[in-house]
Amino acid sequence: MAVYTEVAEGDLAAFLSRYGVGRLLSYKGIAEGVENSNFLVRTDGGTFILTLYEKRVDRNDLPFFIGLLQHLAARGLSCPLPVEPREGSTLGELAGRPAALFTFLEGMWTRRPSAEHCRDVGRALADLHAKSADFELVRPNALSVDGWRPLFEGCGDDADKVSDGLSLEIATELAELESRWPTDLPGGVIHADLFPDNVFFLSGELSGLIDFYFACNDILAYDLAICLCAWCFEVDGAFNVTKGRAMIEGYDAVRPLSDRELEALPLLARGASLRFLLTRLYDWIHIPDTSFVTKKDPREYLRKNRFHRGVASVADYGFRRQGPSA
Ligand SMILES: Nc1ncnc2c1ncn2[C@@H]1O[C@H](COP(=O)(O)OP(=O)(O)OP(=O)(O)O)[C@@H](O)[C@H]1O
Ligand SMILES: N[C@@H](CCO)C(=O)O
Repeated sequence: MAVYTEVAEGDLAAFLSRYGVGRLLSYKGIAEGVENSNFLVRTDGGTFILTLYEKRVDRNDLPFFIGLLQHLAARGLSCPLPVEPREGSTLGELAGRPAALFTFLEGMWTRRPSAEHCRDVGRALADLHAKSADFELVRPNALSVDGWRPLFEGCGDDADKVSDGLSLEIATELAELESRWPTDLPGGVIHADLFPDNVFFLSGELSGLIDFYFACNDILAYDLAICLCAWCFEVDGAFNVTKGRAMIEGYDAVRPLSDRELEALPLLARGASLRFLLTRLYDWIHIPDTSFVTKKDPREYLRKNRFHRGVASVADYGFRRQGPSA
């Protein structure tokens, strides 16, 4: 479980006294997530999420993350809103870690996404892109094309221990993506990790987005490519074109995709699948088996990458533009 840091009741009560949220009633660590320590906190003023930022998160990035959530929430996007203390900075310190308190979002993530869930996610992603267009802070994506080779090199010779021939397969794909990666597509703030566990649904409706700790500036359509990888494959590894179509249509209905973005989508999806293959591979090799963090299988993203390599156009994702294109 991901509670790296224990918090003493007295320290939490003192921390909460900076906010107008009433008396501490109870708190418990949340098992899900791997990056930070999260606690569910109940006070007589309501229910909140307390996040303690652990070492994988760069402290210099925290103003970007907190500012982005404030910016999006102010524009009506359903995401955790940092609670403002009565005085001082939104970002406090607790148990020796930077810490912030957030509003609690109702809902649950879905383990069995349907095409309608995918359509809703496409719409919500485009809404996020539209609403963050005037956000002023900038955070380059350290896990975009320039970041993949250092990750790969960090895996050394161990890739082939995970799967025979993996090292050569990644090297070939990486070289091709580095030479063909687009530089002229519309950019902006992307979520960069909008997987099913970061989207909540309540009574069948999308109720909120969480976990903005990979958010950064990058190609907008790359975020859609990440979602196609994360939402539209079945457990047997097959791509579901009904889900793919629904997701792209959902996105396009809110923020129309240009022909260039649509043409680039298969290449962007190759990059997205390689990104998650590499981060999972890196963790697979470097995180000890004795750690309480559950490591995710890199081979799932190798299979997804192979699928995207065989895609000729967005029609293979089920999408056909109806009427005039953007
Ligand atoms: N604002 C919120 N409202 C309700 N639940 C939340 C909220 N924020 C976080 N959670 C809960 O805490 C869990 C972990 O949060 P989150 O995914 O942000 O952690 P993380 O350590 O950054 O995770 P990851 O490994 O996915 O990057 C979520 O799965 C969810 O159950
Ligand atoms: N969504 C990532 C984990 C980081 O949140 C993955 O599935 O590899």
